Amino acid sequence: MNIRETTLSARIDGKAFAADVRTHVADHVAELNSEHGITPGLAVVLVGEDPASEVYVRNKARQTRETGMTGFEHKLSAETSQADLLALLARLNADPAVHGILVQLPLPRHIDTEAVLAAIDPAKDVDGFHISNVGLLGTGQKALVPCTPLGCLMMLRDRLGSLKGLNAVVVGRSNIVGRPMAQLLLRDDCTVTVAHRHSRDLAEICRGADILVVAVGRPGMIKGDWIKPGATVIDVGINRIEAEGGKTRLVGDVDFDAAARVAGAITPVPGGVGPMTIACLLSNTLTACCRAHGLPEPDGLTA
Ligand SMILES: Nc1nc(=O)c2c([nH]1)NC[C@@H]1CN(c3ccc(C(=O)N[C@@H](CCC(=O)O)C(=O)O)cc3)C=[N+]21
Repeated sequence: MNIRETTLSARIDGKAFAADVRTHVADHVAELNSEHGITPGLAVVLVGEDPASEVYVRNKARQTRETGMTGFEHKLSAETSQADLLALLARLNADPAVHGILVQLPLPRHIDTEAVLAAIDPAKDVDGFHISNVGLLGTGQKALVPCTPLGCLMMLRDRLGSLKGLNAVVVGRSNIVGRPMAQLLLRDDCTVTVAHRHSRDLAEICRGADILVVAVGRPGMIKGDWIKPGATVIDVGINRIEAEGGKTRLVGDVDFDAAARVAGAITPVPGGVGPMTIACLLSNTLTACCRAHGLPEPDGLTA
């Protein structure tokens, strides 16, 4: 097999995977609707006018409608007070048509992010950022799980079947990716190492990984010779860098071309973890809706 073929067979198509998840979600939504007259609803709250955030919010809203759910968009000015934001969250918490609430991060500096996340009803917390969901996940109980690590887990399970006994290395310890990812891998019986900016011998730690998940936000930081032959590599980084002709392009935290020659499987950027994150937001909304109504949850969409 030549290098090109090896590279292609190693590529995990997150875009196609996400489309499958959305189809599965849409089927279940249609069933909920016809059998119980219920339509899952997702409220997305955006504070301020960050252009990149607006693109994500627009994509989320479109995909929400495409899967048959109701999308509620709340765009607030960058000067919105914390009190006004909390008042909106109280209304959304009380609204029976809203099953999922997402407050786009980061928030403007004058707003206390922890207070805002704590104000979301944990049962509607489809980002899984409320400390109640964090605690449930950390103690192996039923929770709403953060979308990005959930998407990574789905792709790993699909690729590897059982993860039991595998050495998993998570690079990055953020609340939104690294930490919950480590919890999920532990729950699937991996031996988990969490590495971060102070870790010594990072290359050597990575070389021991059967599963390597990288979420640090540093373009191309993980080199090809840090990858164990045959390893499964999940690149969570989305970095916009300067390209030729004054343009920009997206790259991950892993040197993709070099790593793909060594890895058994690897997610590209774009087209890997990103699309799965949005698909999992929709599946979490469906999960929250089923739980709210005491109905069975769809298979394969939860951790
Ligand atoms: N409360 C909250 N929850 C989030 O989940 C959340 C957030 N805040 N704030 C911003 C980040 C970012 N995020 C992305 C989701 C999908 C893509 C995605 O689909 N990316 C495409 C490329 C898109 C492009 O071309 O720009 C890809 O990787 O293929 C990217 C980024 C969710 N976030």
